[in-house]
Amino acid sequence: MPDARDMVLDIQHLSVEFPVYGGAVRALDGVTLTIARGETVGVVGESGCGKSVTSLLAMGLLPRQAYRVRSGDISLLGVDVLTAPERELAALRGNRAAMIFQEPLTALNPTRRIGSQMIEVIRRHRRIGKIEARAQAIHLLGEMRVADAGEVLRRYPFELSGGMRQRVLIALAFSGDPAIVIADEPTTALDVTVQRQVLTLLRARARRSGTAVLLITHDMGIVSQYTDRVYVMYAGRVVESGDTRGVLCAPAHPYTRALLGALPERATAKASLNAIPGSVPDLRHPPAGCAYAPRCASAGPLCVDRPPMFPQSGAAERHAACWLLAEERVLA
Ligand SMILES: Nc1ncnc2c1ncn2[C@@H]1O[C@H](COP(=O)(O)OP(=O)(O)OP(=O)(O)O)[C@@H](O)[C@H]1O
Repeated sequence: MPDARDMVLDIQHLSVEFPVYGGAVRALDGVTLTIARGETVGVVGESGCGKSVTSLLAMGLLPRQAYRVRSGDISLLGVDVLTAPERELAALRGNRAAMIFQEPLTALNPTRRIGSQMIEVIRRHRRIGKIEARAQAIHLLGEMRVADAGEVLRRYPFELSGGMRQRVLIALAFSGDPAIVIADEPTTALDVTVQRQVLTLLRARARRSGTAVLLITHDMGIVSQYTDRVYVMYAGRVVESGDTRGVLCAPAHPYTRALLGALPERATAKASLNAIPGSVPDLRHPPAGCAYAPRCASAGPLCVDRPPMFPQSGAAERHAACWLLAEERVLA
């Protein structure tokens, strides 16, 4: 476990719900997630498991009137995100904490050239003139291996390819010298080759500056290639966490195993992708016991109770919320 002093993001026991007509959606249920300086940490799970809500809450980007916190804390670079004034959060965002979204077209202003948008953001971080800021923009694009940076600055967002737009956004995310970048499905809209290029550039850039990255994805292939540690989420809960290699080579939770079985290279011609039988629970009526039990081939009588995160024997940093682990410990 990383040293507490090195922690850039520290989420503890976070339970959050959205009030909806006739009840509430329990989007997060006891989520604990930490990232230390310089780490790249993945959050993986199917659609609706709470990945985006976690990342948006971590950045203080959800309007406070939209949700209720039932329990827990979020500390981002030492700032208590759930109670800090919006002014303080806004100062943190874009400087020491930056976010990269899935669709760069919505993050960029379509009516303004890339250059003027980059210069504006750079000048928000540093008191420099336009000419110096333009040179800085070219430098940042160079770090993203954009060869003809001067030309890119003259273009409008729609004139660039999706991969190039995402490189621009990553360059911008790093312009404030952040300690942490949260990337929410940053390459989902791109084809596989471009995905790899962009993620490789992101990782290299983060490593050079010792920036921590929280990489949100539904893709285990991306987790395996680009993260040091991983949190597997299911129905608003963390069900497994640990070093990526350990989790992927010897997954402890049946849900993690099912997600890995859905990887393209492991799927047989007959088995379709994402073929985990059953569907995710309705979070307006969250299950009392293990949320995965209704879809789990290994479910037994114990699973009517909610499993805590059990440490895995022989792997201090690995945990999984499955009663099978408790049984293994008793039998061992
Ligand atoms: N404003 C909201 N009001 C009500 N429910 C919400 C709201 N925002 C999110 N939710 C619910 O919270 C749960 C978690 O959503 P979230 O967007 O974090 O999932 P996700 O894992 O990021 O999925 P995806 O991969 O599809 O983006 C879902 O059940 C979603 O319907």
